[in-house]
Amino acid sequence: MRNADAYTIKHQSISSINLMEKAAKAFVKVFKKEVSNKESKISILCGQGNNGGDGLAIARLLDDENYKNVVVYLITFSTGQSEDNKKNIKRLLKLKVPVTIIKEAKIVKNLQSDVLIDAILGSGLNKPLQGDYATVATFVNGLKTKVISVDVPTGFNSEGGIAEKYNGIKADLTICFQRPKINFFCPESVKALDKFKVVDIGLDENFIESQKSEWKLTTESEIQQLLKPRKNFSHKGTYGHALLVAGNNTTMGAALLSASACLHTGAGLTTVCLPQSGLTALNTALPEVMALPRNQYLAMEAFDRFSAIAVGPGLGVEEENEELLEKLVNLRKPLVLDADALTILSQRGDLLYELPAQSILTPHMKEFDRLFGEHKNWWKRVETAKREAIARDLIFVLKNQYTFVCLPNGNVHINPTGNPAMASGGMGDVLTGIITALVAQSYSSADAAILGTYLHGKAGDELAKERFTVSASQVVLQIPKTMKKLLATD
Ligand SMILES: NC(=O)C1=CN([C@@H]2O[C@H](COP(=O)(O)OP(=O)(O)OC[C@H]3O[C@@H](n4cnc5c(N)ncnc54)[C@H](O)[C@@H]3O)[C@@H](O)[C@H]2O)[C@@H](O)CC1
Ligand SMILES: Nc1ncnc2c1ncn2[C@@H]1O[C@H](COP(=O)(O)OP(=O)(O)O)[C@@H](O)[C@H]1O
Repeated sequence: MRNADAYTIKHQSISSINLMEKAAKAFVKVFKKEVSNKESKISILCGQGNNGGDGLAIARLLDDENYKNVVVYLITFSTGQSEDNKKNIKRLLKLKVPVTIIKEAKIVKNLQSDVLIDAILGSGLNKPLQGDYATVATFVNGLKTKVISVDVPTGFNSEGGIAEKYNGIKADLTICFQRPKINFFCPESVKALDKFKVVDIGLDENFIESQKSEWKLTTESEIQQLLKPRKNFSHKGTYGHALLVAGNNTTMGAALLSASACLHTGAGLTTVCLPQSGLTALNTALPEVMALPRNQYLAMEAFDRFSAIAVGPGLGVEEENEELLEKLVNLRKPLVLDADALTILSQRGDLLYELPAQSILTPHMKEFDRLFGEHKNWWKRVETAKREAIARDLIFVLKNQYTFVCLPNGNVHINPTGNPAMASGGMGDVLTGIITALVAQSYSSADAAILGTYLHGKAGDELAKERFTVSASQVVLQIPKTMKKLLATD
């Protein structure tokens, strides 16, 4: 972002001070919606760098907007002040906005305000908070005030893992410039922010896009380009035959959910390889889906007719399932591996390292750590997934609110869709069914993982607009509508 900053200043003949002004304006535009009462008591804490400079410009713009009770506090614990910070101080001092210099942290402890704007330290943070900075953060967190941070909460690392003992400011909202910080997508970010909004400050988008980065935030337009419409004169044979090896006596629902998701995502044919005990349930619940009973001997050739094979949802970890998994691995065709298949793999390192290239693994955090050992934080977990994806030509769908899809080319696609209303059992089984249907329809493994994860979360988002909770079965039924809408707006 710093490079984008410099590039924009050079190539768009915009000065850094004007860029700061644009950033402040973009912040204020969102702020006005969040805090519409012009009588609100607003304290702005400004540091000595450009983040502080933004805060000073924001103070001036809020005064312009007739916010009547804006007070600025200048934190001056360090030596030095950025040039644009100095310029904005001069501009601000021409107005009647009160400015107080803070030399000691304790003044912050008793700040009385409705809203506090945190512009102390931004993306220039280069070490954990110490001394007075850390004390200010503790005091701010102790105030019963709504906190809105500029670009990033003070003390929050933009990239590279969030400290176990985070000691920075906890913001209710962070209004972030141009691009979200990667660490916002790690679950540990809840220590630092409740939510974030990204605002466009006019940095050169072409330049940003041209920069090499392994991090890709999936966008709706990319998904629309990936999604293939149904073809004229097509028939069930056109869209592949998916097999789901899933279900056990007490977990047959997992097989039904993933099969239903597969069917609704458009696989031409769907078969479930399940125990005899599940046949009645399958035939009753999903008459469109075929069965391959697991009680009979299954020769390798029994799997030849399938264009995509998933294994794991509700499978069970019994010896016969381990043998079946081994057989599937030996087919040497890419697999989709979830749930119990991952648990078996965590005890069978030999099989894990023999997985066919381009297989897709869909672990949640615990499943991932069972495979590769405990990780201290999500950053480290994603690092491992990236490394393993590259080394073994595998695709990892590391599931969470923001799912990280790690590809063999080293790229990590962050999925922006999905919401906490979806946090209930069976949701992962549905994701497996969706991804398998896409592989069956000849999407590459990478595209199936990216597209499937997006569709799954998007369907959940659409449902959550009018529901407190969203069940896995509801997501299944929503999927065809979500797909249709995405194509319609193309
Ligand atoms: N392209 C962009 O992203 C733009 C960024 N702007 C703002 O500029 C900010 C970055 O500004 P700066 O690079 O001046 O950095 P900051 O304002 O974040 O920090 C400035 C100073 O803090 C010191 N510092 C770092 N870590 C510290 C710590 N733990 N304790 C004490 N001091 C510490 C640094 O040595 C530096 O001198 C962004 O967060 C954003 O608010 C905007 O003004 C305009 C455009
Ligand atoms: N808070 C959340 N926000 C977005 N998606 C969520 C959230 N909680 C769960 N999910 C999604 O639900 C799925 C849960 O998968 P998993 O834990 O394997 O469920 P199960 O084993 O019950 O089927 C994942 O795709 C995950 O991304």
